Amino acid sequence: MAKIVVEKSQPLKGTVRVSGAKNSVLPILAASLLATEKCLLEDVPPLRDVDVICEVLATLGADIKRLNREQIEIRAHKIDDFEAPYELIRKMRASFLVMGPLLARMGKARISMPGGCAIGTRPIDLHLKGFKALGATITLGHGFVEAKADKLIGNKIYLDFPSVGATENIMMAAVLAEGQTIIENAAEEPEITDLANFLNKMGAQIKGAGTDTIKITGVEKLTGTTHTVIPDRIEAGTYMVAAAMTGGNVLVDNAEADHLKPIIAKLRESDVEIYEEGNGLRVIGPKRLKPVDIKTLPYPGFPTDMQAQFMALLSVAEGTSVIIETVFENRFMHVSELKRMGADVKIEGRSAIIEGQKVLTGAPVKATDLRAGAALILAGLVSEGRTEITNIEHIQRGYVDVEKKFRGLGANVYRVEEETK
Ligand SMILES: CC(=O)N[C@H]1[C@@H](OP(=O)(O)OP(=O)(O)OC[C@H]2O[C@@H](n3ccc(=O)[nH]c3=O)[C@H](O)[C@@H]2O)O[C@H](CO)[C@@H](O)[C@@H]1O
Ligand SMILES: C=C(OP(=O)(O)O)C(=O)O
Repeated sequence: MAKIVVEKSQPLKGTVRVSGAKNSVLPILAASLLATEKCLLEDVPPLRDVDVICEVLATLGADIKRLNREQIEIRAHKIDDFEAPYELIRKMRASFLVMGPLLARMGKARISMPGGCAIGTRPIDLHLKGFKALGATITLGHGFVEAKADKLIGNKIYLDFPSVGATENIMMAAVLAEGQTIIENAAEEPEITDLANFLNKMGAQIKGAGTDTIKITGVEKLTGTTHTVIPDRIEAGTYMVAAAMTGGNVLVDNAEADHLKPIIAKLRESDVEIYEEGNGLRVIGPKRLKPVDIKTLPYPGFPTDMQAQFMALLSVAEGTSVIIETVFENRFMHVSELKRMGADVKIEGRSAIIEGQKVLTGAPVKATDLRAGAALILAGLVSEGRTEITNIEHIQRGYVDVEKKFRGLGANVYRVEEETK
């Protein structure tokens, strides 16, 4: 089992290039099932999650060709299956996003129910509510969700919560439905806009993506296209926090300032200097960070996917900060690991109270989920001694070449294979 070892690092310096967004490419790959012609995707992050969704597409009959490390060609002319098994869904929840496209293209889909995970139960009721509103019959049983519809018909769908996955899944089902679908209280994340842009290039008629009301006029069929995935705002945010925590001076290249507004605002409040430079952001950390209060919210609010990384940062700020997590009910798994490194964090319900420390100390710790793992690397950069992180498969789900990118900035971050006893 591999580990990531982090040693106290000098202030980070240099340039790091942000890869394509994991949370964009996954729905976009699912959407390529709707195309009757070849799709070419560029700036695809070479991540484990991408491999998993490609495996799902291949199981369904799509032909996947990797042209190089960051380009994938998908041919979904002939889809001959409509079932995604548990073995694949359990590897990655986002595989459930093939349900909308399958329902639209095949009139049926049978997908294993995604289970809960470390950050929460993560139900799929809003996805199913949307499919039902479009005329699908839903049956649950034996751990599977089955959806069937002779014909999908556009409808008005109000989401009780602006769920990212539900907005994407419903949008993908509605593009081939008869008539107009309106999604109200839709998620507004940049990844929704990226998916809508991809679908529109294929011939879909989607308006309003990026706002809380999305209007989709169904079309007969979608063709192929070429699309470049947007930069990963969470990967960008993670390196920005690393620069800030180490008092560094880093150019985070291929970062979209517009997508990073809440992160930029909170870093500036914490005394970090940030300037737009070329296609990226220059981040200059202060001698000591100021404490800030954070509440996670759907976009354009502060992203829950940056909560753990900011907790690492606030653990070394000068004073007391409060983080309120409103999106997931159980996303504080990193707290006990950060405490092992000397952080002072108290949890009260959905709030975490963080007393910033002058020094953290390296320790053996475990990545409980993707962003928790990133937070431990960040804490390790400013901790005395050595931090050894296990369960790094979580980190590899979402960060391309993480050790190499950190080392490129002068950080002491290594991947080591654990000796077998
Ligand atoms: C692959 C991907 O893009 N993952 C992102 C996506 O996950 P995902 O799409 O799963 O997140 P959602 O926006 O759907 O979930 C947000 C909240 O809504 C709840 N909910 C969701 C669906 C549903 O049918 N019923 C329901 O109650 C969830 O349990 C959660 O509490 O958005 C999250 C919120 O920004 C991010 O943390 C994830 O990184
Ligand atoms: C929670 C995340 O991803 P997923 O929805 O794929 O679990 C994440 O990217 O932080």
